[in-house]
Amino acid sequence: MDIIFLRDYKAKTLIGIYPWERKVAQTIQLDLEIALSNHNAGKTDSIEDAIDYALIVQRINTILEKKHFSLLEALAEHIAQTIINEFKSPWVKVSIAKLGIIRGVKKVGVCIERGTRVNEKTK
Ligand SMILES: Nc1nc2c(c(=O)[nH]1)N=C([C@H](O)[C@@H](O)CO)CN2
Repeated sequence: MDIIFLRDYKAKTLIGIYPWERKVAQTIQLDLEIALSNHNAGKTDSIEDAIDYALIVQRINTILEKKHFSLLEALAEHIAQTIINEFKSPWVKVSIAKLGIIRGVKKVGVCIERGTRVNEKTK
């Protein structure tokens, strides 16, 4: 399975269960793995056969600006469904962490997988 990954993607958004978190934007760190539905991009060298990762970053930035969730779980779910539905990826893994929000903990967050991994060997 071919995968596009984005690591250590940091962005600000309003997120959290407490009233102050509705007013003060926090930095979150995203790590994404996005499966490709076809394996042709390496052969054709054409962006038409790939998922354009720049468009994914643009789309996630819009989500972070416009939508405000209480839970990291809800943001991760929204991002996962957006990538599957709009970019036609068969499988995604979305990790989202808050940085330094809990004393003594460097990062805390969630990691979800959605969709189906396509393994050539088991086809
Ligand atoms: N499972 C979760 N637990 C908590 C979350 C969350 O998003 N998922 N969020 C908070 C607060 O917003 C926290 O980030 C501030 O201390 C607490 N627990």
